[in-house]
Amino acid sequence: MKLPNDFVVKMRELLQEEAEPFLRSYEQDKAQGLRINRLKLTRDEFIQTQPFTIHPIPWVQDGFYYSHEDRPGKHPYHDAGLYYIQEPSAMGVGELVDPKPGEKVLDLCAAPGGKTTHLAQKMNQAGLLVANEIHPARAKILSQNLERMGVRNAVVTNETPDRLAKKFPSFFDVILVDAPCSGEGMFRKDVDARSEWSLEHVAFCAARQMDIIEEAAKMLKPGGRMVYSTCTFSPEENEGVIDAFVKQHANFDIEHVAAYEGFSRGREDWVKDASPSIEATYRLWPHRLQGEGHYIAVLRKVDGSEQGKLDASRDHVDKKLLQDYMSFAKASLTDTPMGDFTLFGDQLYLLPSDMLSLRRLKVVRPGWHLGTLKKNRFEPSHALALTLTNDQARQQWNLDVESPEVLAYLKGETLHVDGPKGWTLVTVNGFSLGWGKATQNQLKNHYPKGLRWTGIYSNFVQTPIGEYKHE
Ligand SMILES: C[S@@+](CC[C@H](N)C(=O)[O-])C[C@H]1O[C@@H](n2cnc3c(N)ncnc32)[C@H](O)[C@@H]1O
Repeated sequence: MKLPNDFVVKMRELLQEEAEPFLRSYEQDKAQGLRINRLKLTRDEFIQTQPFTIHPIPWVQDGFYYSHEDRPGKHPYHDAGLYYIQEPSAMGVGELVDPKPGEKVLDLCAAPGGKTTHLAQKMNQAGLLVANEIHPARAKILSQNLERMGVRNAVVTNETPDRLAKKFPSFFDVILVDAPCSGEGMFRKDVDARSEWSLEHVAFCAARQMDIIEEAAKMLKPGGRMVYSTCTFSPEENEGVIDAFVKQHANFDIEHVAAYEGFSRGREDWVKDASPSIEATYRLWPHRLQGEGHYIAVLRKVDGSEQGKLDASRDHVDKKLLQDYMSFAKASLTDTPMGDFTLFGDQLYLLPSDMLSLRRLKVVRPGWHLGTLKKNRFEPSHALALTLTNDQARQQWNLDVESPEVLAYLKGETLHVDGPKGWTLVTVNGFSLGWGKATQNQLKNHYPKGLRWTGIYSNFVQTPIGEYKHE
């Protein structure tokens, strides 16, 4: 692999005799990982259900490597949100953030959502998860990924860190800053990261990271925890940022947290006059473990001002408007999701607990999307389907993962059914995939158009282990 020359020179200088094994790692295949979605199934259930060749990632309880022959992204269980495909080292971040159910959590640079979905499953639908992404198109993908994973308690915003900071002063218990970086740790995966790299770009990234972490800090409660991570090796973007930040903020400490023994320590000697506690941060090296490069620092705000007055006002949704939703829920669900409703146009959502007013924020998803209020009827959303277990829908149509009907459903085709009329949760081996609406032996397909499997998948056949392969 052709690496930028200045990068090689710099890494040789930093790593000295370790530079050769480090640089050789770029010639090896990248490790590929997936993380089980505990919101949908247990680890044991996953191991029994899944068709891939997997083995555990040592630093993540729910993480597995999969083989290069496997295509877990092109399997119906992926569409059912049973797992998230995520780079193995990146999973180390969620493990150290480790939010608890009930906490108020912010993921400030969140798209496409690898870490957000990891945090969500640790929170187990309880508490508030705000996932923010500055780029609109990426924020949409983040929202889709949260929906696929069946997350109910997340709000997705599309804001700059400084605008968010004005809205949420000293508000969050936990904040993740997975900062945009020069991506040196992703050179094996990402050709763009290699072509965009330069020493100037590293300096630009470091300055932007300082700005972002500065705004993030304003949103953390006294006593709260902030995790800073990158997927790059440059000391300027890692130890350099953290050292400068704690020197400027006496009310922040670097936390000593336990981690997997294969994680390496932050390098105090790579930053001029660095605080010795920099050694409590972590580096993940591709030549020392099976994963890409990462840096992770855990900080604690030991002191600071309590939050001022926050705007927690809610828009009231007229009960009359909810009638069609209530009728739908009574007819089609075993329990009616209730709570703080909010309407965005004709889209009905349930707000997570503790959420502040969303006024003047760019919001992609204000909470759990229930569906659309149409004229005299309610149409349930795909997001609702993916949060349901099969016993939460009154009517289900289960498809065997090895049956041709699964592919037909994912391609948007009408299915033949012999159940009663009405909204029907389509499941694959018991896991929800989406909605269909049954009328006279036909199930009208409500799998979202933008997610449908197209063209090339018609050439895919299933192997005996249930994986889809090209013919
Ligand atoms: C490393 S990626 C996040 C990856 C994500 N956390 C995950 O695990 O899937 C960094 C993100 O920061 C966003 N970003 C870029 N510039 C930003 C800025 N000035 N402030 C906040 N976020 C920014 C990028 O669009 C990108 O999505």
